[in-house]
Amino acid sequence: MSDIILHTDQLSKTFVQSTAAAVHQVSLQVTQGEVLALTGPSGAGKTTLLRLLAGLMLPDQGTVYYKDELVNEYAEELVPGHPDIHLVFQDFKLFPNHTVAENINYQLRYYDQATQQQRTEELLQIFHLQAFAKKYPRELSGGQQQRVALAKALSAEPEILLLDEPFSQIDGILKQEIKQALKQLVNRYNTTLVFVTHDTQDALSFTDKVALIQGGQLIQTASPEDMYHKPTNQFVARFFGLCNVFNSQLLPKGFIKNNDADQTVCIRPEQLKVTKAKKAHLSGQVIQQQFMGNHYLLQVQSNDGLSLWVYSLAPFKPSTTIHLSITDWWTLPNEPLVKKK
Ligand SMILES: Nc1ncnc2c1ncn2[C@@H]1O[C@H](COP(=O)(O)OP(=O)(O)OP(=O)(O)O)[C@@H](O)[C@H]1O
Repeated sequence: MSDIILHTDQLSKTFVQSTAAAVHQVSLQVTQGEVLALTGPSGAGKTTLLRLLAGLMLPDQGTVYYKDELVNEYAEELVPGHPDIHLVFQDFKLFPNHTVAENINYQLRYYDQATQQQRTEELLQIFHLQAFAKKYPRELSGGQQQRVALAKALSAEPEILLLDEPFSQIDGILKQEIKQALKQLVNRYNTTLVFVTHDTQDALSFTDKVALIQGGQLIQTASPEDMYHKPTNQFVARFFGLCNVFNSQLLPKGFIKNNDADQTVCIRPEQLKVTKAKKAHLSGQVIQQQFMGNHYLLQVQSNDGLSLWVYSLAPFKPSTTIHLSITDWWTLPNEPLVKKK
């Protein structure tokens, strides 16, 4: 039996006031227990797609299925949305007149007292909320409210959970902990999680699959590793990190097979290593450097006229000549070279 829990076929939605589709012919499959990130630039259609997945909005064309059930129909209910698909909005929708503990406890109200208490306390602890248990949402910061919304959403061990920008107000070390806790909880409950994020690190760091949307269209769906290392085009390559993109004919002669053929080559900054002159494939001058904490980001102008991003553990002053070896690279479909981000 197929373990696909949620799938869309040729899903499209154009808002009345617009000419362009917010979501255009999106066909997507999500398997049971999977963690999927929907990512893309601002206005790409991520939130609209999430709302269509939850049955909160009627598509113009196409279908959404939850198991064997057509979700589209739920958009026309008095209270729209499929009852088993839980969506946490960007504005959290907490109960303002109930405490943090009561908000988390709400979905557990049909369980026995001991289970309610045990699960609420566990979630308060996991999401670092013990100190706020008796406070009201208005007394909390945005990040604290966001953690309450996550705890509340997970309290009922949902089969499927949709989150819109769940980490947007949580930062630093706490964000890493929250992401880890969320991953552990969804694994424990076998919850299928689909979340929207514009943050590429969040999209790559704890997901099984990433879907990149641009202009309402699904550009690529892949594992985080493949998304980063095997992008289908320059837009995808650049969306997930800095990338040196140029024509293969500009690379040192004989460096790649068929050097003379017209190929678009992508080299990530970490695929260029600062080395000794005799081992180098390229040499050039440092134009500028930025301190990034655990490394420096260098901008280098190669002697062959290439402008390159390079990571280095050591700082280099502007105008210093450095030598670089290429440790890896890949080719992209031939398309006009687009500008760096
Ligand atoms: N209710 C609406 N009425 C009209 N147009 C809308 C509506 N909601 C969204 N849009 C438009 O649809 C497109 C997709 O919007 P959507 O909010 O889905 O994008 P997004 O990728 O979630 O963006 P962001 O990351 O900025 O939140 C945008 O052009 C937006 O202006």
